[in-house]
Amino acid sequence: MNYAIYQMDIIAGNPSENRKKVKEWVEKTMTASSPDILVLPEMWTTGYTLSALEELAENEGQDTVPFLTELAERFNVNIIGGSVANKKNGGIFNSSFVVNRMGEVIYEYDKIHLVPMLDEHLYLEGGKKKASVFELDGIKMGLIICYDLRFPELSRELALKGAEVLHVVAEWPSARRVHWCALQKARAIENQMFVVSCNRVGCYDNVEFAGMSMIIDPWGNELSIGSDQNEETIVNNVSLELAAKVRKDVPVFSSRVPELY
Ligand SMILES: NC(=O)CCC(=O)C(=O)O
Repeated sequence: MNYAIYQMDIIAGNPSENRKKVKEWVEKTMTASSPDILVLPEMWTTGYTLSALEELAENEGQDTVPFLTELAERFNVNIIGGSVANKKNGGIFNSSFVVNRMGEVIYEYDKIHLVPMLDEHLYLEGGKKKASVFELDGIKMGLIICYDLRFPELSRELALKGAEVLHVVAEWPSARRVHWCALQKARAIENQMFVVSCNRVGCYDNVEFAGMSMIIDPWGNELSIGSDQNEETIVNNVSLELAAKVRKDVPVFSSRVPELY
């Protein structure tokens, strides 16, 4: 399973320019190589322009869904569509869409844990739906959004539901870079699954973002890591047999005693 991750610098408050950037990146990436899955960052259409989201957020994915499904079908590629500000049910949600090679939306997720350090809870609604796993090319996977990474129960639940790859789409600030790196590695090791993350770079409103998008294997090795500053594409192959081998060698899941904790 070949990945290409877009560690993107987002243009604040400008969905059409960001869509143009993503379209050009997909066209370039799919011409240069043939990845199976593309990954975008959190809130990639607007950035964290929270006070402008009443105006900038889209309605029920009406801009992002046709945009992503057209690209997925045209290039026969799966897309983990980062997340976007999305109006529905009378609120604004931080929503992610996953699209398969046929151009079908196969999973939607609304970020459950809103990040107080960026005031997200003052402007957005937290997701109310239970997170679940989805399948791309026959592989079970999960998806969380940025601050969700701090809640190990969520990733564990996805692992228990069969996920072998966990995607983390993010706008994680440089100020907490140490946590970004350590928590991803912890989630990979404790759940014995691949962690594939896409974080943005650049600055908005005096916040600098950490980049360092990663692919970590179920043993905790970093297979690829982006720089902490530059817009770039991170690529690597994820070979799923390793998750099964690590789960056999260190049988954490069969050693659990959940009734005692
Ligand atoms: N966009 C986010 O959720 C940022 C999370 C963060 O800054 C942190 O957990 O620290």
